[in-house]
Amino acid sequence: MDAFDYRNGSLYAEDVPVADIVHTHGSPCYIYSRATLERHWHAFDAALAGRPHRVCYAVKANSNLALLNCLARLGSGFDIVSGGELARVLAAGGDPAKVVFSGVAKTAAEMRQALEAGIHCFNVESLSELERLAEVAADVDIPAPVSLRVNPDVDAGTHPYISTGLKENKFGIDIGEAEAIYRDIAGHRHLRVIGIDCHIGSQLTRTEPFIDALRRVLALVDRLAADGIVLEHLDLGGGLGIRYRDETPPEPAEYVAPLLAELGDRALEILIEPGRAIAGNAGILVTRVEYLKRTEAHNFAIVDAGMNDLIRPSLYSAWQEIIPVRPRQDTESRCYDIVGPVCETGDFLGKARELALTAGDLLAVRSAGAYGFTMSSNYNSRPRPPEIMVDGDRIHLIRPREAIEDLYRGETLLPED
Ligand SMILES: Cc1ncc(COP(=O)(O)O)c(C=O)c1O
Ligand SMILES: N[C@@H](CCCC[NH3+])C(=O)O
Repeated sequence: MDAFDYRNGSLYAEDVPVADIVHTHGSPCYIYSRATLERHWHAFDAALAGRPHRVCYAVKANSNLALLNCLARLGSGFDIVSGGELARVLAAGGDPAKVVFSGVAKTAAEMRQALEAGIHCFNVESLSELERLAEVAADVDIPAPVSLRVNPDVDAGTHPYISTGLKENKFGIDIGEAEAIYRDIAGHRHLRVIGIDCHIGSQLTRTEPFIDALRRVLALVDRLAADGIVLEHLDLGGGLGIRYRDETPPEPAEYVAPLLAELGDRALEILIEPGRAIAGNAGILVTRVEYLKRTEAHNFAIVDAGMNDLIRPSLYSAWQEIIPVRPRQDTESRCYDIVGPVCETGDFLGKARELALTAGDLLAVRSAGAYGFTMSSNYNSRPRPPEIMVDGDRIHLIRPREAIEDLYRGETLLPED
């Protein structure tokens, strides 16, 4: 069941023709399917049913308040990486007690904000961060719940820019050093050790690296338990991949089952932090062909969305499917590079795509619900597109298109000489 499918030759988002949404809200625009988002969340929740667990959606994947609110209503927890993301979760009605705070560079102000909000725990990524957290906790007189994010030195087998669990990456505490740190901080006045965390990368399409990492983490958990340091939870991080093209990532249940088998009867609450697997295929980016341009080397379809709207193709050479909103039979198909308006040669959404196009046609870039809008920018002074959530036959504008004045809001001219 795909929420973005053709009916009578026209692309729909759930029960709404995509062309109708563009007619009202213009192009480019992001469109999300509420049913898909919720189905994906439930798939993770159901896979862990029967064990104490919490699905902590990774806010960075898509942080729109309406989307966070849909998940909060399902009882979701949240994985955040900044004070800004915490503020979003709270504004969306999320429960701070279900929030885990990851990230290598938490500031003292962010720590204070999170302690005062009453988050579930900090995923601490270095010894120096731990020292700062203890100081801030003492200062506000709130003991800080701590889970060490360990770096297990496992190759996630994904794009090097989104692999996080190798020794050479900046993330986490070397798993070989974690045991001594746990011993040092057990019984600390201002730190309350409650868990352990591990996130090895994003867009993983095989379960083996997850299992590899878990085995190393469990060996540490068992050694700590033997020393009387009993942890309450184990956070497996996020990272489960999705199908962009022909990848065959495991379904949430297939990903979770071998992990639960490794866990056996250890009495640990399981946390997971999926982002992409919940939001990625719940969204599309719709864009209009402005011009067709033929050069000696290429056929270009120049569209009205660029790398500032969706940077994944430019940043990671990521491949995302591009389909026509109304496929046409009246024009020959050609091999096009789909490029944006931004003044960068690297500004493309897709290369060498076989499409039958005419200027004015609408295209949909699939799998754009995660790391799409959240990574967008105003580069080239381009207002960011609106975000729309479809729910059955209802269309909700959940973020309007930015206005030109939004581009320089807060900027000032120098005083007259
Ligand atoms: C700590 C942490 N948790 C969760 C995620 C979510 O990852 P994904 O969107 O691949 O599930 C990320 C991003 O890779 C992350 O850095
Ligand atoms: N932004 C990346 C994923 C990074 C995950 C964040 N740790 C992507 O679009 O694939």
